[in-house]
Parts: sequence; structure tokens; C-alpha cells
Amino acid sequence: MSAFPSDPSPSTDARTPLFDRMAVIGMGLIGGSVARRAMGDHGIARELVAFDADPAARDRVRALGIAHDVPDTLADAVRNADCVMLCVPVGAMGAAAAAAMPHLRPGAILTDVGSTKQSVIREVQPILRPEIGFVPAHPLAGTEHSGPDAGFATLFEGRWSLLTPVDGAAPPEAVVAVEALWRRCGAMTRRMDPAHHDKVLAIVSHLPHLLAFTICGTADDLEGESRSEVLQFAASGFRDFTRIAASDPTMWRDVFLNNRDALLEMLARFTEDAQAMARAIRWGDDDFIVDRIERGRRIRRSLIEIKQA
Ligand SMILES: NC(=O)c1ccc[n+]([C@@H]2O[C@H](COP(=O)([O-])OP(=O)(O)OC[C@H]3O[C@@H](n4cnc5c(N)ncnc54)[C@H](O)[C@@H]3O)[C@@H](O)[C@H]2O)c1
Ligand SMILES: O=C(O)C(=O)C[C@]1(C(=O)O)C=C[C@@H](O)C=C1
Repeated sequence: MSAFPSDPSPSTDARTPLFDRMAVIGMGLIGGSVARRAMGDHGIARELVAFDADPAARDRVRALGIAHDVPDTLADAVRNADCVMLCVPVGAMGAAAAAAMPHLRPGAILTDVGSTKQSVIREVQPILRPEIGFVPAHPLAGTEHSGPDAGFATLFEGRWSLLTPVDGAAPPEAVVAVEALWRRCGAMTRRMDPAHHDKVLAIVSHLPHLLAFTICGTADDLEGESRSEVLQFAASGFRDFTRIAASDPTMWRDVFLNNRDALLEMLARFTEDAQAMARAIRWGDDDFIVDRIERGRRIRRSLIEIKQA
């Protein structure tokens, strides 16, 4: 195993690059944001190479100038890289890792940014070469936009990036190096068990998106005048749902299908709680209704206090 960086300086302006050559695979919102950050003077990589399966995206990355090199094949992109970051939809992680694997140089770090962690680990670990360190990660930052134009270098500032390392899949120095990478992207890092990660994300990210897509579908199913009034008078709570409902269909289809158990469990709990609220409204249970609203307000206040709102 080659020497991984041993000084995981949390400083975002450290000038000695963590990596000599870093390859980002999948140049959408997240890959494009990491690439823009790495092209800045943040001590991430001396050379940033980018690849996307979509030729139009590769052309756009070239036009935007957000990578030093944009080869036409994945093999050329990952060859000689000491860090390869997969930024493709979670349903494509296994195929992207398999395509990269034979071309990775011994000692390279393979990492990913997928929104689900157990599924990515399930797909990558069995095909991992022993001399490659695999460090799964997930930055908790994003927007409803996708594609190479959507990224920006400050996306991860002040946000969490969760690492879900697996025993035997990477040497400790590789995990430390990926932590340092995210800190230089401006993020705070924490290590977490992959199953726990998927449970937490099911409630804080996956269920809210499911609800947003569903409420927009319900509104869209309304007939006649009510439906047109939804759009006309949408400057209300509904509008806030439409922001996340505008997110990429491929990404979210893959997230839902790859975190099925945790998401269905959270949806079942939510449905029970929604039924309890329905019952309170039917029987005029003021105390119950006020208690639920106050809980919502408390959660919002806490998020503002910890600067995550
Ligand atoms: N969007 C978010 O808010 C967010 C936040 C954190 C993590 N993530 C995760 O990051 C990953 C990327 O999401 P995104 O929002 O950047 O998506 P995106 O749609 O903006 O970009 C994905 C890119 O991957 C490319 N791609 C697809 N399959 C490929 C393959 N096999 N090889 C190479 N390129 C391929 C697509 O052409 C596209 O350009 C996903 O796994 C997602 O779950 C997303
Ligand atoms: O802010 C948004 O638009 C997002 O959807 C970002 C968000 C989230 O749900 O918080 C989406 C998916 C992720 O894996 C991480 C972050």
C-alpha cells in the first residue's frame, strides 16, 4: 500500500495537496462541486481529472474549465490517480466501480458520495482489489439542481460529510485522507456505521423527498379549477415542497430503491403519526395538535441554533 497523507490538517487553506492526481467520476452537482473546489487553492489535488458517461456533460466540463483534463474514457481518467471519487447515481455505483477497478493503481483510494451507504458497500466490496482502499462517504449538502452547471465550490462549507468505513476495506490512513479531503472542501466530518447512516438519512432526507414528490403528485391529480389554483396560489407552504420535488428523477429513484427497508420503515411510522394527527383533528383534540406543532417549531429553532437551517 502506498503512503497515504498522514497529516489530516482540518485547515481549508493548507497548500500542500493531499493528492497528486484525483479523478472525479460523474460530473453533476456533487462531482462538479468537488471539482471546482479541487481546482481552487484548497490543498486537495495537484491535478484534477474528470469523467462523465455523458459526452455532452464532458464537453460542458471542458467548456467550464473545472478540470485539468477530461478524457473520453473512464480508464484514462482513473489511471495513475491516487484518489478516485465516484459521484454517479447510487444505482450506477457498482458498474462505475467495476469499470474503474482494473485500471486503479495499487495503493489508490476509491471513495464515493452516494446518498445510500449499505447498497454502495454491498456492490463495491466484493469486487475490491486488496491493494485498493475503499472509503464510503456522503456529503450532506445539495440542491434540487443537477448536471455540470449546477455545482459550486462552496456547496460543502459548514455542512457534514459522513464517512462509513468498513473493516478491512481500507487502511486507517486512507480513511484519514478522505476525512481531510472533506475538511478541505469546507465540511465537518463524522464516522458512522453504514446501517445507522441509512436509517438516519431515511428520516432526514429520503422521507422528506418522498413526501414532496407525493404532495406534488396529489396536487397534480386534482381536477379543474382547484388544480390551476394550486399553481396560481402556490406562494405558500406548497411552494417549499416544490423546491425539493424539482430534484433529479434518476438520483431519487435510485435512492428510494437502494434504501428500501429503512425508507419503508420510516414511511410506516410517519403514516401512523399522520393518522394520529388526523384523529386529533377529527375529535378536536387541541392539546395533541398544539403539541405536534410545537415540536416542529422546536426542531426548526434547534436547526437554526446549530447553523444547519
Ligand atoms: N444532489 C444532492 O443533493 C446530493 C447530495 C449528496 C449526495 N448525492 C449523491 O451524489 C451522487 C451524484 O448526485 P448528483 O446530484 O451530483 O447527480 P447529477 O445528476 O447532477 O450528476 C450525476 C452525473 O453522473 C453521470 N453518470 C451517471 N452514470 C455514470 C457512470 N456510470 N459513469 C460516469 N458518469 C455517470 C451523469 O451523466 C451525471 O452527469 C448520487 O449518488 C447522489 O445520491 C447527491
Ligand atoms: O438541499 C437539497 O436540495 C437536498 O436535497 C440535499 C440533500 C438532503 O436531502 O438534504 C439531498 C440528498 C443528499 O444525499 C444530501 C442532501
